[in-house]
Amino acid sequence: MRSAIVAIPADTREMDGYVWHASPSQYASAAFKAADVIPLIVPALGRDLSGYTEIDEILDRVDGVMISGARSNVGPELYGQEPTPENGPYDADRDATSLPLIRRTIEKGIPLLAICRGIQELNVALGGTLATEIQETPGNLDHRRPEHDDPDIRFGIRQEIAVERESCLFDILQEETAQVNSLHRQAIGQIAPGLTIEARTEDGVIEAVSVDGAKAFALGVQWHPEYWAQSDHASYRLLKAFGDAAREYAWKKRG
Ligand SMILES: N[C@@H](CCC(=O)NCCCC(=O)O)C(=O)O
Repeated sequence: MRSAIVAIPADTREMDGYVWHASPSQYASAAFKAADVIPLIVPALGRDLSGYTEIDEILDRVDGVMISGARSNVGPELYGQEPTPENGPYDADRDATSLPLIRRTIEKGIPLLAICRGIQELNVALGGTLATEIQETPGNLDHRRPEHDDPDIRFGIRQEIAVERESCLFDILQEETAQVNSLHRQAIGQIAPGLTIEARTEDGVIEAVSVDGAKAFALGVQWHPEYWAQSDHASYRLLKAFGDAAREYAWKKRG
């Protein structure tokens, strides 16, 4: 029996004339099959929730939080910049849910794994900024997703990251380099106070961060370990470490 429950905040999507609270299956699937926890999708009702009261009621029922990737960008007004049509699409309902949820998850010492848009949300939630269209910066790699119908190609592993020797990520992977996938056009710009850089690609783009002094597992990664969690060793180790932290939290919570 799986002993831990992990919250995954949903995106909002318009489909078939309805607004849906939805999350790509790969996150729930990796949580269930690799982290070995029960995933629970949290609707993006942030703008209707009454601040931390209802966020706490959600967090009291879970043992971990996984922040997923998404094609939408974090609203630039949340880090002091202007929204533009070129910078979108945005998902204000997801931002209004996931940013307070991230802050409260860290305060309460609940394990946190933030993936792709998730690491960007983590940085903005703690006061950092995002750089956009990073492929246009001279000398940068193209971090955007390969345009292909086959998701195995879009999520193909194609970049190397250098992992800091003294880091949570190194403790998990036991390697100074790892091969990862890449599907983003933004990245951490100014790093938030309270985050430490744990890995970068060769062009200097921040690929992993940890939360300083975190009471539990609290990592953000710019790539997608969930996609290959059942076949790629490094991806599996990361999901497994997150699952272990959620189980430990669950055991302590239940005494
Ligand atoms: N706004 C971010 C989004 C990064 C992210 O989460 N990408 C996953 C999307 C997967 C896909 O494209 O299918 C950015 O672009 O930097």
